[in-house]
Amino acid sequence: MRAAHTEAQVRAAEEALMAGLPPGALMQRAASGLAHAVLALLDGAYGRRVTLLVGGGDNGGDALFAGALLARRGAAVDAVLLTESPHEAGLAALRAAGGRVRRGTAAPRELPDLVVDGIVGIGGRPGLRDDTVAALEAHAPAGSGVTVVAVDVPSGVEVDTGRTPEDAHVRADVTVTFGTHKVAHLVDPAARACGVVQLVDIGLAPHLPAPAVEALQAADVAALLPRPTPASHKYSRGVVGVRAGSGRYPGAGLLAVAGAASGLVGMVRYVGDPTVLDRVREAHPEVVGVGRVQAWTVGSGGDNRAGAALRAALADEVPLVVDAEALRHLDAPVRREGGEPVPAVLTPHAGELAALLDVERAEVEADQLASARRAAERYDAVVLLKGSHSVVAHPDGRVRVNTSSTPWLATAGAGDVLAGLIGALLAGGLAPYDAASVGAWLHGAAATYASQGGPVVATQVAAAIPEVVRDLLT
Ligand SMILES: NC(=O)C1=CN([C@@H]2O[C@H](COP(=O)(O)OP(=O)(O)OC[C@H]3O[C@@H](n4cnc5c(N)ncnc54)[C@H](OP(=O)(O)O)[C@@H]3O)[C@@H](O)[C@H]2O)[C@@H](O)CC1
Ligand SMILES: [K+]
Repeated sequence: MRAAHTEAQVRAAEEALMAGLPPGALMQRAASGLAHAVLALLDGAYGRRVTLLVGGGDNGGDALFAGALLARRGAAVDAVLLTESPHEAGLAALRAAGGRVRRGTAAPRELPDLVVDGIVGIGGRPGLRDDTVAALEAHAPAGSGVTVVAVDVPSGVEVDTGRTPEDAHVRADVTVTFGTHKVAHLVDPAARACGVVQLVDIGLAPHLPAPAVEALQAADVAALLPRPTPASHKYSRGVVGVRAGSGRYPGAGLLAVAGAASGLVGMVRYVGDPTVLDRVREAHPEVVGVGRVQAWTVGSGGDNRAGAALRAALADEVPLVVDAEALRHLDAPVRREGGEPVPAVLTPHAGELAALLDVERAEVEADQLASARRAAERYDAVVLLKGSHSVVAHPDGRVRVNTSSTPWLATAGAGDVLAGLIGALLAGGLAPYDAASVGAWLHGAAATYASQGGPVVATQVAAAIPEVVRDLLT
């Protein structure tokens, strides 16, 4: 499991760890990890040019000590001070190692190979001052190809929320972080500014509490996956029902079935428009009609029948996935007739979540973590906000973020496949929170597998799911 913590959690753990260490030891660990990451990126130090952008806190200290190490290895290191009070010991170390120090935002005669963003870390306020923006633009102009390495977090992003409320922030190629991931490394839009995130172990783990946000890794997904035993039969493995698609959107029904019929449960039933049923049977001869199910997927491409489909699924005493048009017919909290709670997964994209919360889409996109959490609480259901890093929020406040995806997955019908897949995982016995996060992981991994770095369509994503599951289990 990849764990991400808040600033306060990191500071408390750091204090506990520091109590048994000499002063400055943690910064040395951080700086050494940072310097080695830079060495790997530059494939050595000798003759390479590195510029440090240095703010007034310990983030700048990390950059200065790493710069000293790089200078001792033969790199030409320049520190640009963006503060009146830089980390003194770090500055002395850099100077002693032969690094140069200057102030101001003037452009250098020659661009460096790599810029280290040591402007602010977890102690930073969102946004960047104008002089800082000017210094960034002078040393790593957009499109220049200068590699930008952020120390701990890209300066200017909001560390605990993943928001980027002020547009001014660093856009890094690589972020080197310490002790644990921070929320901003997982949650968009900040996560998009991090580039590749590398974690340096500084010994913090024993002191960290339960994470604020986590991300399943392949081993976690493999451990959670429902799998048959020699005693299994098709009914004991679970039966998922799909009420999706319509005369207007038959493809959505087919794709939801394709996601459900990826072999993770014993049987798939389709209930809906007779013309869609014919096409479902042609494409998936193993799919059957009306009968008992252990979970429903409802709504994808459901058009004006989605409300009726949702009511029918809610009347059955099984968990359900509510997707697309069916989301419009939900009341908060999600309940059966008679007021009984229902285990449910809602799978909105940003626009649909905005409608569920009665806010603007832009507000959801800017604050994905809080929006998903708010909806999960209000609807008393697991909410999966679809995006490049989908957010899965539990009504009790827990959050998982999915990191297995590829940008190529932003394609028509992919959401229908996901809804069917999560329904299958619910029918296979997973709790809604696990079904949603395992489903998102498999879906992203299947897209990545099918894409191989190129275009992919939703049918290929569904077709790749068994292959991804096989890889996980063998
Ligand atoms: N905790 C750990 O386990 C470890 C922590 N370590 C490292 O310490 C970092 C945290 O250091 P930190 O606490 O000194 O805060 P930091 O992020 O440098 O920022 C504060 C400074 O920035 C300034 N400032 C604020 N906002 C600003 C803005 N928008 N634009 C410009 N300036 C702004 C603010 O000054 P102010 O403006 O408030 O006067 C103050 O000077 C952490 O991220 C990691 O890198 C590792 O060494 C070892 C393990
Ligand atoms: K930084």
